[in-house]
Amino acid sequence: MKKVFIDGETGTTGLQVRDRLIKHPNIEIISIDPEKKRDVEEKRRLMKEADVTVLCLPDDAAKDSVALAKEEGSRILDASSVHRVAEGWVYGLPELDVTQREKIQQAQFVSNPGCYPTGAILLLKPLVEAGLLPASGDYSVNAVSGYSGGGNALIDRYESTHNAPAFAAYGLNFSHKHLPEMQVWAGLDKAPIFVPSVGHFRQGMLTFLPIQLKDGVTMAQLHTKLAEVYAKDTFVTVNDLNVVKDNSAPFLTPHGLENTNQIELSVLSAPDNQSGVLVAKLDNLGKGASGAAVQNLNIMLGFAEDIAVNL
Ligand SMILES: NC(=O)C1=CN([C@@H]2O[C@H](COP(=O)(O)OP(=O)(O)OC[C@H]3O[C@@H](n4cnc5c(N)ncnc54)[C@H](OP(=O)(O)O)[C@@H]3O)[C@@H](O)[C@H]2O)C=CC1
Ligand SMILES: CC(=O)N[C@@H](CCC(=O)OP(=O)(O)O)C(=O)O
Repeated sequence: MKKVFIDGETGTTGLQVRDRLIKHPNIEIISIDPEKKRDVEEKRRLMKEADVTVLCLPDDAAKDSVALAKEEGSRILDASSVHRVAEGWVYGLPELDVTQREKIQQAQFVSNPGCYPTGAILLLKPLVEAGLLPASGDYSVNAVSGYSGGGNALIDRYESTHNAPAFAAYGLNFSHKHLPEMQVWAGLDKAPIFVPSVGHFRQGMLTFLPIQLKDGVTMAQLHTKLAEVYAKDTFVTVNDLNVVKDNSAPFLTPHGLENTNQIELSVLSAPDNQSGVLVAKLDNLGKGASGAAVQNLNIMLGFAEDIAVNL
């Protein structure tokens, strides 16, 4: 049995990691007394005992816990956004390329990806790497998330008050904390224009990348490349070209993957085959957070990566 300490076990991400790990046959959760959840010495004791500590904390609290882990030589999987492009950290997106799983397995410090970047990077990275899309391109990412993406504070706003809009765009100062990881891990020369939004539903996410092609490249070629790259990935599905796979088709909704660690990629082409949109659908709390965290834990601890990743 391996031991995992979830620092921030009662938060939105922490609870979902815990609910998954409860079903894990090879992992025992070691929990902190809720009265002592901010007690540094108690955290230190549990970090020492744990094989891996998962941080499901606000960014500042995550920095403090990492300082502690450095003193103790503990292994960390950080779900916060602090270390996603930081030196000495491995980016916890196993499907990033063929070397990533081994890096995750060997790392002391792994950073879980952000929910929006997971979709944008899986769409962009292989196409840029293959030269089908230019690294220097002007990209836009438009996305909608369930309100659980904003943690307990936004959940309270949507579930305890009437002061919550059905739909709201945000990040309109164009400095959202996910921009650096999108740029770095997708291999872009500059960050995309990113317009996230939140809707009146708890879980689910769509990430859209409008595309205008040049130099004779076609949307069909983009589709073929994505299908080839992710053919063997358990958690990534590439839908058939121009197919809107959704229970509400021809509407494309953020729904259908809730509580799973799956992500679906779609290539939707205009009739000219030169323009269209790339889309990623996922559960912001699944492959966008807690499912991904359990997948990474499995890799870090040498287990099959699909154990207990779904709720
Ligand atoms: N929600 C999402 O979709 C995603 C979230 N994340 C990341 O996961 C992290 C957690 O987010 P989320 O779960 O949404 O946030 P929540 O606000 O839902 O949960 C945060 C939890 O951390 C606890 N906490 C705060 N400070 C400390 C501390 N110093 N020591 C121990 N516990 C503490 C809070 O307790 P209390 O309530 O008492 O303050 C709360 O239980 C964030 O960094 C976020 O960026 C990543 C991907 C997706
Ligand atoms: C709807 C909503 O507020 N979403 C969050 C992102 C959630 C996520 O991916 O978490 P990280 O904080 O770990 O990056 C936001 O835009 O800040």
